[in-house]
Amino acid sequence: MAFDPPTLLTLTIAIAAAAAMYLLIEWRSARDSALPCWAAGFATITIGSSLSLLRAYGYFTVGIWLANGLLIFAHWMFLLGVIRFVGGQASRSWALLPLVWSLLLLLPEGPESSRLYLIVNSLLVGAVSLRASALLRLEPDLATVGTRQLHYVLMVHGAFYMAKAAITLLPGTLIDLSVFRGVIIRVSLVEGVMAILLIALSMTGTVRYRRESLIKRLAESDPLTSLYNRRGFEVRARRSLTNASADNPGALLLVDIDHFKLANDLHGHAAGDFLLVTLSDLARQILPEGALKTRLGGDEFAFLLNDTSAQQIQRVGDELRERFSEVAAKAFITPHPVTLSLGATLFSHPPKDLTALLEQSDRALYEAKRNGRDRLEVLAND
Ligand SMILES: Nc1nc2c(ncn2[C@@H]2O[C@H](COP(=O)(O)OP(=O)(O)OP(=O)(O)O)[C@@H](O)[C@H]2O)c(=O)[nH]1
Repeated sequence: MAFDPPTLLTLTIAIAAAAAMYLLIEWRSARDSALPCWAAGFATITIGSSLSLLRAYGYFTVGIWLANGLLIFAHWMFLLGVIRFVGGQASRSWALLPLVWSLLLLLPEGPESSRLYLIVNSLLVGAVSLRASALLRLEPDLATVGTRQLHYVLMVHGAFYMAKAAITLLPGTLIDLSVFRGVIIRVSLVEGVMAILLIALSMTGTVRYRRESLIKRLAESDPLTSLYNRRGFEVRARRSLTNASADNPGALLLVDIDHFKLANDLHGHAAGDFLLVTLSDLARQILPEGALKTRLGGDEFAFLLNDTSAQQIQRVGDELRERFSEVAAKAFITPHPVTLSLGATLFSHPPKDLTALLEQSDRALYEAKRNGRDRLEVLAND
């Protein structure tokens, strides 16, 4: 089966239209602001490729100038989508693209104009694609399989267009845009079909991976305090428990707000929420880096520390208690002071299991409550 230019263009039109529809449908559920830009890019390719077919009927301005201009615009929409995806700002210099392209209208018709059209078109598409690819070279903790795939696909696509510009510059290269003559134009049409397929697949993959990691993050975090919830705690705690040793002791600190119900009942639910957020903010400020911070539920929190000591636990616990009761006393008047009770377990080898460790810290916490609240009790797990 011969892949003549009209067949390849028709394939491009069909795939680009399907990609635009697919990305728009994805947008209805993912609501990622990159998706409408990418869908608009593919819709533009559909229109541009349809107009390209008109050059066979002698409509050169529409079939060549406008169609190739739309190809540049489509890639710019892809770039804009990438900018939105990574949360950046579009540079104003890209506004020069239509101006540069409009200047080509001054060229007389003929093979040399075809060459210049192709060179300018290739350089602009290549530059825009390479810029989008560069923006997707993300830090390892932000990159996903999807972003890496899109980064490489756009890089190869951009490099192809840059190479196309260089080859077109060589003397003797046959190019006639008016009838799609010349190896470069034909190879470019084949590359176009493959590129839009790969770009569309990587774009949907990129958004899907991000949505999945967002869902996972939401499932493992507490919406009020943004700390981990019990589920997130269980997943992460198991990993850090296995690292405990005599040289790297760990500690589990359970924290419960005293007379929390009083603050809630006397000053409303918002007052209770304020206390919960205050405690989580203090935990972020006071606990050492790398500590696992969790709201287990209600007014109970769990903090898991690595490479710690009895002295550090005492210091952290005292600072949490003092600063929390200071804020609570300033914020609300209650018949009994709203303070913190803390129960900690120190362990110098991996505990039997997480449940046993939680139960032990819970016993320490109970002791703190029984001994009058607003205090820390520590148990050693040896
Ligand atoms: N504001 C607010 N209240 C909550 C939330 N989740 C649970 N609670 C309330 O937390 C209270 C639990 O309080 P307890 O720990 O049983 O009572 P307490 O007064 O702290 O008792 P002690 O710990 O013995 O001092 C209940 O009134 C729940 O309604 C929440 O997300 N926001």
